[in-house]
Amino acid sequence: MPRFAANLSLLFNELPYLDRFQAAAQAGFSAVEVLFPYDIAAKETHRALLANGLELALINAPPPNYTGGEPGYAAVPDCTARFQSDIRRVMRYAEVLRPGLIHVMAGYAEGSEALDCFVRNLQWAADFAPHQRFTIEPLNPVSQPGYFLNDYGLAAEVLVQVNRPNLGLQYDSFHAQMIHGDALSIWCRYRDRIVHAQIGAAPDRSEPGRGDINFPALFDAMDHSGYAGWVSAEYTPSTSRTEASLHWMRQ
Ligand SMILES: O=C(O)[C@@H](O)C(=O)CO
Ligand SMILES: [Mg+2]
Repeated sequence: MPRFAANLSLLFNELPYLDRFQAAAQAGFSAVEVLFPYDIAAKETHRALLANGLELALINAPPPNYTGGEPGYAAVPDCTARFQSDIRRVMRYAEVLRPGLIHVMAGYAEGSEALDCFVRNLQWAADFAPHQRFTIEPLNPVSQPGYFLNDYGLAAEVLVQVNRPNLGLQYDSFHAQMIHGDALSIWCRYRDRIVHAQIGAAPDRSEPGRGDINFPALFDAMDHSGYAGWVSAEYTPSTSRTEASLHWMRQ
């Protein structure tokens, strides 16, 4: 069975932010991820992790698009100064929080100029923090219209061009299913590049067990491929309390 983590930006959302850590630990998770931990001082999140014996699997680099900002600037030409200041900021948080991975978001852009910009910026980030591991994640165009990184083939091409050992692919079953229509085959096809996984049903992004994805087959494929990274539950529970949506983890 894969090692499951809880995404505290979507799970346990019925609780105040700092209370979600204890709820995740009590539900049996030993790792969590937080997309945008920038609303409070890093030491407060750190304290909540320590108090509950939780590992921090991943954070996103700012800015906080869940509160209405842009979803990153890495592929946006002419925004390199902003991109670099965001990476410096996330590294200040990372010094305290020690996340296993940092997800760098591409932003709204298109075309070859954006691709060149994305590659250059990712190389800069990977070289700026060579001991930190980074990821990129394709997001589907229904949820994120205009987002540059909207295809797994494109992500694989970017990774080849960036060519840095501390940059890998973040797989998300929800986005993979929405983009390519078959989350399982995308896992198998891009497995060698995947360093982090997230799971959610499609098309409604609720818990595994609903919708079009065969999760038992996906978990088997993860196990058989020797994947040892975290598989983070990143979905909007269909139940009012997150705990009631966790049956997929216990089966
Ligand atoms: O899938 C998602 O939406 C997230 O993993 C993310 O990082 C976008 O903010
Ligand atoms: Mg995701």
